[in-house]
Amino acid sequence: MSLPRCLTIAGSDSGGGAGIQADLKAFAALGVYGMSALTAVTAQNTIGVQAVFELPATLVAQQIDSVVTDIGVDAVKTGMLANAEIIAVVAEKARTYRWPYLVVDPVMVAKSGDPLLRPEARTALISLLFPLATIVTPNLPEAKALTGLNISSVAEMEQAAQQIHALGPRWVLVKGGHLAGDSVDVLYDGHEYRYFSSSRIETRHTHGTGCTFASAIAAGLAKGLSVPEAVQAAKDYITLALQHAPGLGQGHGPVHHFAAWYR
Ligand SMILES: Nc1ncnc2c1ncn2[C@@H]1O[C@H](COP(=O)(O)OP(=O)(O)O)[C@@H](O)[C@H]1O
Ligand SMILES: Cc1ncc(COP(=O)(O)O)c(N)n1
Repeated sequence: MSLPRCLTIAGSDSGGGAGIQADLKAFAALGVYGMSALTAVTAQNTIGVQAVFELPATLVAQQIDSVVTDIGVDAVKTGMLANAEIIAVVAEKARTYRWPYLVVDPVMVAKSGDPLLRPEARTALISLLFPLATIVTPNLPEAKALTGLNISSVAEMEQAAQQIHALGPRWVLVKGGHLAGDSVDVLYDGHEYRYFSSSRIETRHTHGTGCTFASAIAAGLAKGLSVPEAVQAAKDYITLALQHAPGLGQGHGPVHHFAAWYR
């Protein structure tokens, strides 16, 4: 059997819990071959982001070309894209190469509150990348930024999912990690809502949950799962990873990407 291939286009987190590092760990844990195109280097830990250096958009394009033309990809996941120029490059490559699956995690602000996308780049994300996406995975603050809605209930998550779906992606998953009570994620395809629920895990170690979750969805799609099946498999994976968070660092620590093996 050939090994499914996944590419992440995202920023580096020196702390190893989010960004490219989380994505590659999730890919490895879920049995797919991981590749990366870096958009930015952050000096970051569990407390916050101390520095950001954005890479030239031409270098992002070259990294994508290098891996796609040689190794090939079955699914692509995007995370921190930093600015509008990089978003334009990623959209152009998505159109050129016609990837089977494109998972867009619309990363805007880190858990620590530090910005990861220039505010003026939001319109580029929506207009250039959303229409090409298989699935877009906003958390509640991102869903609020995209729709202007205040979201604190599942009914409001449904409303946000509908509005974001109208921006062009085939599927929308509004994530409920920031909800009070159970952690419910709402998936919408323009016709039907599906719900993915888990009990809330009482932990402050949630650094990189969104990156890890979106990468797990891409891994499932690369393996041939349907979108709802890939979301359920990713939900099971992130729940176990959160339950076994190693408690590293003084702030929001990482999850345990390999909890199924070592805990
Ligand atoms: N404390 C928690 N308990 C259970 N599940 C959680 C918790 N925090 C996040 N999740 C789950 O982790 C995934 C990522 O969600 P979220 O934390 O909202 O993303 P982000 O990292 O982008 O803010 C979702 O499936 C969400 O439901
Ligand atoms: C390079 C990079 N990419 C993404 C995130 C978002 O992760 P989180 O929302 O858990 O801070 C991050 N902190 N750093």
